Amino acid sequence: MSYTRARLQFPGPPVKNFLIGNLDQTMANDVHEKWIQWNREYGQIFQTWNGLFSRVIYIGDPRIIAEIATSNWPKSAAQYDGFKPLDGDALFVQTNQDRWKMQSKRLAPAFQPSVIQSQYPCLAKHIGNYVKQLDAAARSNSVIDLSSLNILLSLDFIGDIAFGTSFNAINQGPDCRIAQLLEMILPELMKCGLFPLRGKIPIFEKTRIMNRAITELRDMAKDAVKDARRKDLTEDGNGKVKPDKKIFEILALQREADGNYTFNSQELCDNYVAFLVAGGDPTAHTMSFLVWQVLRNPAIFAQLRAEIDASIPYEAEVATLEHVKLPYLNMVLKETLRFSSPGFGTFRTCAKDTTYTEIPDYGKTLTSSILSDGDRANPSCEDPTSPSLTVREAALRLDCLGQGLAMLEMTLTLATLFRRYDLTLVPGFELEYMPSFTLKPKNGFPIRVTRREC
Ligand code: HEM
Repeated sequence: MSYTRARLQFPGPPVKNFLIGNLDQTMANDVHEKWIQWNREYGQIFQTWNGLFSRVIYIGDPRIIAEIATSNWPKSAAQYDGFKPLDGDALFVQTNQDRWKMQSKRLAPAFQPSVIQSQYPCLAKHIGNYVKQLDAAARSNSVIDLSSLNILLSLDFIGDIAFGTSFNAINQGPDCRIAQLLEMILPELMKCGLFPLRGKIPIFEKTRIMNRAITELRDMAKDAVKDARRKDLTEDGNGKVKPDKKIFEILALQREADGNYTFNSQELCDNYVAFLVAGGDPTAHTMSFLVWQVLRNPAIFAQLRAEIDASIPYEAEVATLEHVKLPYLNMVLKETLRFSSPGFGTFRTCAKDTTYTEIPDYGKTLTSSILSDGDRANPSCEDPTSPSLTVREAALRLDCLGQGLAMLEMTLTLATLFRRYDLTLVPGFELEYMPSFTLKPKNGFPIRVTRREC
């Protein structure tokens, strides 16, 4: 009876049969394209079934998303439990509201703007290495996979600040162990998030490979915690940590008023791993998506180039913090996040009955009245006086603790990339999007780079 009522509550794709619901479609690799297609077909709210008793209701309207995010609907245990083998009890997967609030408050000091800016020297070092790879590709006129390079850069940077470990990812390339581990973990982890029973009863070989990779990764995080605590660099031992420390140290050395460490080793390990997974890939993929979009939009590219060229001297190998006050690049980044965000959603529980009387049909009204074309990237829409800004900001506001850190890495890297090189797409290449925990380029991003003349 209640199943029949729930079936009729929202539209959605037909189920294959009552037992498997829509799992044949939601577990497939092209699920991201299906989500978009269902949004177009069924509107801003639709549902799919994980068998007979469990359903997922999808919400695409930015205004409702913003309301859910700002009123902190609890994270859905059914889904986040699927991520717990990797992230333990970290903020990212925290479904207990009180613990989420407490952790959020305690982690916040390590992500303040001043702390983020103080990570610059570490980031600049890794971007310098990134530039060396691109210079070598330019000299030999060879094609380089920008998607892989962006992933390796993000791993080096996040590894450094979240683990205090040099992954040496850019130098090792495909042999980088951490990149291999994430490849084994992330696609399978997403499936376990969408269908947690898959993780709980690991009958598939892929799930068992994931579990072994998780153990290896978590062991590395445990070592990072031990190292940070062993060194205990706090000068006076009273919990006052100098702002130029890396994020992992700030957290490891943070103390409460009674002198005890704020986080126990387990919590640190959980959060370090979560930073790596939540922070590395999405930052890398956003950069790749941006370059792909921009190179296919000459007018946007020209405006972006003009802004960057006016701000960064040709001789600068890596852009500095002073160089990257770049409002247009910022808009293009936000538009990329709206158009093709690697962090494509959040799972929340609707704990009490909630009514939305007016659900706009995004596909038909919002796109035409507010955005010029919701299906086409267009940063110029982000005119600060435009009403669209609030809607777009709303869509982006999904409670990301690392947003400032990601913006720092993306802005500096992209500004450096566009200032230093001409980039040419490989003829016939089309970037395809694939959901793999985050939305990523399915087939890499081969590109040719040439050192600019001035
Ligand atoms: C462009 C890059 C990034 C994107 C698109 C992104 C996207 C997101 C999204 C959509 C969420 C909400 C996920 C959910 O509720 O399930 C989230 C949460 C989170 N992100 Fe990011 N993220 C990015 C970069 C980073 C970085 C660099 C870090 C950290 C080092 C980070 C750390 C986190 C954490 C800890 C959470 C959980 C926050 C909470 O529950 O309060 N993210 N991110």
